[in-house]
Amino acid sequence: MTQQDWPVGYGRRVLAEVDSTLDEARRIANSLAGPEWILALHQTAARGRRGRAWHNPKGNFAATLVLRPDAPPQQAALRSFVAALALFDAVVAVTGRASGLSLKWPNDVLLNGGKLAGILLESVGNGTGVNHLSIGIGVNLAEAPSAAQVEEGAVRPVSLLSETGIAVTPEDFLNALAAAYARHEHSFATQGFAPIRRLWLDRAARRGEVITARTGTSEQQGRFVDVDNDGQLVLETANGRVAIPAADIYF
Ligand SMILES: O=C(O)CCCC[C@@H]1SC[C@@H]2NC(=O)N[C@@H]21
Repeated sequence: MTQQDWPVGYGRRVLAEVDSTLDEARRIANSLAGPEWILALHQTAARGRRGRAWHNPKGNFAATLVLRPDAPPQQAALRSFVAALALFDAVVAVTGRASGLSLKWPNDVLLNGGKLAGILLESVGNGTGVNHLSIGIGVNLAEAPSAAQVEEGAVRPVSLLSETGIAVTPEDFLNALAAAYARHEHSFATQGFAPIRRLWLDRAARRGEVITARTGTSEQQGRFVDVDNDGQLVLETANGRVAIPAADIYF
């Protein structure tokens, strides 16, 4: 395993237990002088995307990065791609291999086709801007939920330990992730979304294949051809190209 230096300018706090690191982020955001990682060894009320519960057994990684981006909400939200790339690199750093890893739009990390990690972005606004942005990240380092604990049709959950035999502590994973995040954040801040988008697309799962995008009310099927400059999923459908801002993807 590579030893990573903690990135300059980023704070860190480690909590033995909390309701959710996203809730803790909301509580402390206004008191922070700079970006801060909050790592919890146990969460009692972890949440996932679309209001789902997030399975969070001991030994898995659960953290939130709190930022104060000086940007409109749409621009700030592109950091979900920054975080997904950082997660990808952190897994490579702790395992020494990239084989079997891919990214699923909008921001899941897959290992051998199963869901290894998820990201949930929450922001608190101040009119037209973002007061703070919280990037909540969960990684099944030690244990994946059973198929019965996730919704029907969802990608099967996997853990790093079960897929690779490699045991990584949440603290070691945070070191790798924080270093990787800082690198990609620097690129995003200085060069914008274009390089992030290119790297993300190079790692995308099922590009060129027909996939299904479901929102609460509708479903679209089409060939996954691109992610556009706003981070939207672009599908080639029977009715032409459509750009989808938010959905759940089914393979
Ligand atoms: O549904 C998903 O894929 C996103 C899961 C995000 C889980 C993480 S764990 C740390 C942070 N705290 C939470 O309550 N949720 C996120």
